[in-house]
Amino acid sequence: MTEQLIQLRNEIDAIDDELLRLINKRAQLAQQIGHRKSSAVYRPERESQIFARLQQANTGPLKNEHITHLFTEIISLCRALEEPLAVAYLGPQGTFSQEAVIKQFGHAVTAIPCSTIDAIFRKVESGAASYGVVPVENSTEGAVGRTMDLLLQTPLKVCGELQLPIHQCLMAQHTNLAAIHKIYSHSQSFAQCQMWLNENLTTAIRINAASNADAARQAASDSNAAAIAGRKAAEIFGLEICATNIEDNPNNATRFLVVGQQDVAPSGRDKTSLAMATHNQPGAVHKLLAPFAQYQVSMTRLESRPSRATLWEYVFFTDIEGHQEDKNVAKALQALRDNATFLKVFGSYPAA
Ligand SMILES: C=C(O[C@@H]1C=C(C(=O)O)C=C[C@H]1O)C(=O)O
Repeated sequence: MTEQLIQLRNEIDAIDDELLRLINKRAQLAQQIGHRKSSAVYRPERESQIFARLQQANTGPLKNEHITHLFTEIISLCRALEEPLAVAYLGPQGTFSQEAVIKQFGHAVTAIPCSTIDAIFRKVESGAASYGVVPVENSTEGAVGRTMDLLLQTPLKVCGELQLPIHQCLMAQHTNLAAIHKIYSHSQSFAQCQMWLNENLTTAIRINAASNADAARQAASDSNAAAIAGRKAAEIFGLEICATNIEDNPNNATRFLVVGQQDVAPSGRDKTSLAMATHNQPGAVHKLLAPFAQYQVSMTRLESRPSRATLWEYVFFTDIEGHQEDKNVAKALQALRDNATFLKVFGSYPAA
């Protein structure tokens, strides 16, 4: 080794010692904060402010996404010292939902796989999990209806959101596509990869699975089968990757919501999710939405779903910019309450 290399490595060792001391000092402070908290340990608004501040201060060479990654794990470990969190998600292990849990909470949580979206809500409602992570919309396939219907019924609040890029892979015991006669996947993933499948695997039959991970599990025991799933599922089930990024839209992404028991305080960059309904009359929807224009509240999403109570009546699911404690949002919501036949605010949370 050259003298220079030794010198540089010595400098890195000294920095690591310093980082170690500082990370433990940070963990001690988080523990002290934990002892002084009377309610929820997880504070999404504070975490969001920390990320925003660090990204602002970051001078590189590490990119902002790397800094966020690194600090997600540091915060995850600090939080776990205050109190270990259990987070329910749509399992089994190896699904995109599990990736969503790790992206939002880091690795230092107990992730609880559930077999349905209903089961996730139940786990959190009963207190068996502190939070749930549920898919709410996909950029190619649109809304996840079951999540929206359950939001109408649940006493839980929306505490956060995150977006996950969804890159689908074809995986099998081997990479010989000619030997693949069956493909297992979740219906959403089949829908996202139609063009690729029509060009590359025309004759293989497509079999619906309960989840992508379940598809990978089935492909792992059948040498004539492949699965469409995320890279993580191939790792878990020991499969070879035959093709990557086979989704029709390279910007394919899924948005997830975090649901829990708590009202989240304003972070300064928030969103609010709600559902509303009105009479089925000419101009009624226009009138319903008017308060948003009047109080300068931006809508980022508007989606209608059948009300399930009356035929051809609809509930409008809306995401708006701002926190329900912000003055303009509070005024718009009050005006809405006066007009709507139904209004439910699911929660305010830091914008992803
Ligand atoms: C330390 C706290 O508790 C948790 C851990 C945080 C951290 O490690 O920075 C931030 C917010 C909370 O989710 C806090 O509330 O400040």
